[in-house]
Amino acid sequence: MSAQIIDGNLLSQQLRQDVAARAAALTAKGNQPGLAVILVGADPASQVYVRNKVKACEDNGVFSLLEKYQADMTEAALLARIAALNNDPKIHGILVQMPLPKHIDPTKVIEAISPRKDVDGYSVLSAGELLTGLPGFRPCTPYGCMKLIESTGTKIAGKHAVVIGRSNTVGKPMALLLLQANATVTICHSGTADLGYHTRQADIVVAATGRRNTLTADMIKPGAIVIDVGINRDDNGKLCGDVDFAAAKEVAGHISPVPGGVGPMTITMLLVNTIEAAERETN
Ligand SMILES: Nc1nc(=O)c2c([nH]1)NC[C@@H]1CN(c3ccc(C(=O)N[C@@H](CCC(=O)O)C(=O)O)cc3)C=[N+]21
Repeated sequence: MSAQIIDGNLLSQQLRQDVAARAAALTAKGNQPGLAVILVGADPASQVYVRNKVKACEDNGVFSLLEKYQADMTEAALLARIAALNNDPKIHGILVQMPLPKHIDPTKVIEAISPRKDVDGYSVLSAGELLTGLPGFRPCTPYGCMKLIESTGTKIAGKHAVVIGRSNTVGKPMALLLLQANATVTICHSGTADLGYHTRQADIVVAATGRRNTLTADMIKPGAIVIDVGINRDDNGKLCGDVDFAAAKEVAGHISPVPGGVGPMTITMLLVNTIEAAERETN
């Protein structure tokens, strides 16, 4: 038996059609949605990601403003740019690419972004809205993972979901979204005594550790849904996730690949959040 591959590129393509239609409707009302993307420094991976984000905007009728700064940009200068973008009516979403250089405090930067423009969903307010079930921006990666899980047609309510990883950007919000969908949720992490014990009971596993081969075939319940958030390199320098994909796909029921799974969905949900931000500001 071989798992069904959850195609994040295909699902993205479908969801982006709706994004493009909503962007066109907003533009017709004189309020084209706009996203500002700020990159500080020249990390090669970050350069690829921001380019993909800007391209996705262009392809779907969303205005984008890419601002690149030298790694030695001061924190004060970055905060001043954010303040200006907060007051720019053409900009509905502001994304500051992480990680930032060490001399800049990411919390200060995130909290400087207007909550109405926090399309990454990284702010304390957005986190609180998710925790309490209030409407607000959901962090793009876990939001995209939910869409991938839903696309399998499997009912989430009552299922046992295991999230591996507890970061503020993926693991914790992922667990909250699954909980909101009425899954029974277990959060595993680097301090978990026996990871396989937990994952073998999971109907849904989301792997978000940033370590390749975190989840191997023997740790997966036959037929389970496996979502791979990892972005790693194998010994040949090839992009790979946290899951031993080749073996896991023989056990899982549905599995998302890397690349072509969560990555494109992260960008798609960024577009969705930007559209929502613009719709809120449109009469
Ligand atoms: N403020 C902020 N917001 C983010 O959303 C954010 C961030 N900082 N910092 C870094 C992570 C990472 N991230 C990715 C987005 C798309 C792909 C993506 O499109 N991946 C392609 C492959 C791209 C390639 O070839 O390298 C895929 O998986 O198919 C990957 C990673 C967003 N992040």
